[in-house]
Amino acid sequence: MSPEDQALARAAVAAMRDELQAYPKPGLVSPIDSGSHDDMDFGLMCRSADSLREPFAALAAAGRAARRFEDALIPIGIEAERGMLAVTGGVNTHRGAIFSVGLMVAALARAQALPVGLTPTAVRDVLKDTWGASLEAHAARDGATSHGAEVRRRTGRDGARREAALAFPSVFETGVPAYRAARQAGLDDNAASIETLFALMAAVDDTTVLYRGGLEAGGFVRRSAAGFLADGGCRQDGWFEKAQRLHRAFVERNLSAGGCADLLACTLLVSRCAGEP
Ligand SMILES: CC(C)(COP(=O)(O)OP(=O)(O)OC[C@H]1O[C@@H](n2cnc3c(N)ncnc32)[C@H](O[C@H]2O[C@H](COP(=O)(O)OP(=O)(O)OP(=O)(O)O)[C@@H](O)[C@H]2O)[C@@H]1O)[C@@H](O)C(=O)NCCC(=O)NCCS
Ligand SMILES: Nc1ncnc2[nH]cnc12
Repeated sequence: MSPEDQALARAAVAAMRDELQAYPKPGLVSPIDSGSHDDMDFGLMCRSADSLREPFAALAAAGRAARRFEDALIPIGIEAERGMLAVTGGVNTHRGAIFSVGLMVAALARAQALPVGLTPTAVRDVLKDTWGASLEAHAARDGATSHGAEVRRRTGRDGARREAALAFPSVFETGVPAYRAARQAGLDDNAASIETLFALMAAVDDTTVLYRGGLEAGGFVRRSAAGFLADGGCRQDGWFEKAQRLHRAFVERNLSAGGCADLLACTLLVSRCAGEP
């Protein structure tokens, strides 16, 4: 694995750690508390993120060489899941992130290897051109026993696999523009990350929410996030206390948008490694 692969892996873990550090995130784990999660805390999630450095470097190397999703990327992802579960004692801290952030690392590496400027659009084009057909087949595959597959059967809503097959509209059409606008408006990194998380929560069908609370919970999450943004997001007076109140409301309902947290990490990674001037 090249120094460039190692650097991308470090950037990916740093983005995941920055997502973890951000506060207040409704229902999610942070250094302050474990939100709606009684089986994980901040320390466990940091160890889980750190365990992904090697697999992410391997995904960068495979991506740089445009290796196939089925033969190369999936086996590295499955091995990464195994490593994560060993570190967490069987708790699913980052299954979604291994998939979403992992694909983003592979695409960033491939884009670095091409004679095009490294922009979010170039990274998205790599996802479509190099692995689009395989990701579509992965999304269409039935019979999985995952929570996401069960949500799809129960509600008809798609999750991580469809998001990837569409080359991550949430990251490229919602997250990256929201983060850029928040930074340009002068928000610091924490506030910009929280505002971006709310933008993702307002836009995404998160199967972790739908699994725990069904469509009613999904509607609650999207409405809460859209309302926060309509009131001015993290640019309104008292935004921090307002976000803390939402955090408590999510904990009361045992809700947490883990998929959106992963997509925030993807957004931070792409914005930092392929940010447009
Ligand atoms: C493609 C796979 C990720 C499988 O996907 P599928 O949807 O079939 O399976 P799930 O096991 O349900 O995992 C999906 C995880 O993706 C995150 N997510 C949810 N919605 C979306 C969305 N709309 N877009 C993107 N990502 C989304 C989410 O992950 C996060 O939440 C998890 C923690 O939630 P929590 O509620 O605590 O935990 P649970 O255990 O689910 O339930 P409880 O019992 O506690 O209530 C955590 O994983 C976060 O990261 C979903 O969980 C994939 O596994 C796959 O194909 N893998 C192959 C290997 C691989 O990765 N290959 C490619 C390498 S590039
Ligand atoms: N901060 C967080 N809390 C809970 N689940 C997550 N999955 C990814 N990041 C998370």
